[in-house]
Amino acid sequence: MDWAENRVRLARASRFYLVYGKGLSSRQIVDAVRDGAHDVVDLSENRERWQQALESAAQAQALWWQLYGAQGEMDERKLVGRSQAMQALRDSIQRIGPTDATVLIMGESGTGKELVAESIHDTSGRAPFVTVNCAAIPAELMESELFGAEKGAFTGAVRNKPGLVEEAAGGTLFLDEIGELALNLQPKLLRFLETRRARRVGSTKEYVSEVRVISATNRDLRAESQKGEFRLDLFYRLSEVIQNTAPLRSRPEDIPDLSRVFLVGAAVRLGKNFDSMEPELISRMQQYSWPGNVRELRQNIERMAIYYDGPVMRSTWWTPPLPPEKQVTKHPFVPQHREQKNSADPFREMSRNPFPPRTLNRMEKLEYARRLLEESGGDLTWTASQLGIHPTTLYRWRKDGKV
Ligand SMILES: Nc1ncnc2c1ncn2[C@@H]1O[C@H](COP(=O)(O)OP(=O)(O)OP(=O)(O)O)[C@@H](O)[C@H]1O
Repeated sequence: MDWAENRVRLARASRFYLVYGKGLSSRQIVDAVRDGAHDVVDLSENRERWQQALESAAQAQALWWQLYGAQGEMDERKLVGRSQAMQALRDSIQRIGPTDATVLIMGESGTGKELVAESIHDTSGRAPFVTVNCAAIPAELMESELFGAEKGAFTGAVRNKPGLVEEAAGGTLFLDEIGELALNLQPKLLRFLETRRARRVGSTKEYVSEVRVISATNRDLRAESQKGEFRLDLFYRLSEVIQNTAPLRSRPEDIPDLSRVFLVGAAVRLGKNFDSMEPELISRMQQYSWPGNVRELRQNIERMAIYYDGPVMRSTWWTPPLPPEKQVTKHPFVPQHREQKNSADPFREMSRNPFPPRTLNRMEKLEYARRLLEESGGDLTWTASQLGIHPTTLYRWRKDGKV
């Protein structure tokens, strides 16, 4: 392999290393950094380090190619999935991307709404892409964040501050969780959408900003608008095109591709050698309902990759959480889950015993603790008693993010 030629590709594939030497333009470096590379190695300075970086990047690339072919089509930040719903979604993105239509993306949490917004933007030829999370910005600051503020407009406005709609000029403004936008701000956003004009807080001068607006919600905004909980006229303005994202349970055929991408991503990030999953694991995952959708799938795979070692991800490492109605929240000394017979699931088997077998290694113990915590609705005392450890140990594990 000609390393010099493959440098940028390797760097991008690994997302870990940006390796550069002679012949790489600063533009390529900037692009690779933007794509996620976060270690810069200079060939001229340290040969050994350079070799190490190349080896890690090459391993990652080899793994990627082995699984997905040389095109590198599968990317954690691209929409993955071959179900009909995903194909229709991609087709729709290609159609609506290049138009100026406002798009409202509706779907359950974790179904990929933000990814869809980015894909629409990517096909639009616009720049930049500016995201505003309406749930994350306090209501009293939202107007100045969105539309800007003049110096002295309120305590704390110590200088003129452009609004996010100004920063997004020429590009796309993505309003995530739009259902959380305060009612008193809704007429202002509506006016902006109708005229593309706005005014900074504390200013009398209007400015114009040509932005394309995409928004997303996991609430039923149509129903809420009809009940007067969200302005109906704003709903119509935001939704020239409505794009729905399908829940994962309705497209289990996407699970193999999605899990492979997440597995490889996790392996590369953690520096582990995972390269496949037991077919039994995939088919069990396809039977689970995934209330947290693709995000939940990703988190489950990443968690297994953290706790266990490869190269094969095993079916026995994974137990779907019990549905909420079966979870025990109060004094769960005889929890329902112990009554269930499911011998395929070692953790459930174990949870019939008052204490887990001594043979559990540390990793398994942490996984077991996590599972018991889930099933008991977070009851630290009971879970600790099941594990035979002191509750403060469990509390510490939890604080350290181990369970
Ligand atoms: N089709 C997909 N292909 C690859 N990754 C996906 C896909 N759908 C979702 N994801 C991943 O799942 C996670 C959740 O996706 P995203 O944040 O876009 O969901 P969302 O619908 O916007 O969720 P929320 O409503 O909670 O904000 C992200 O890590 C995203 O990369």
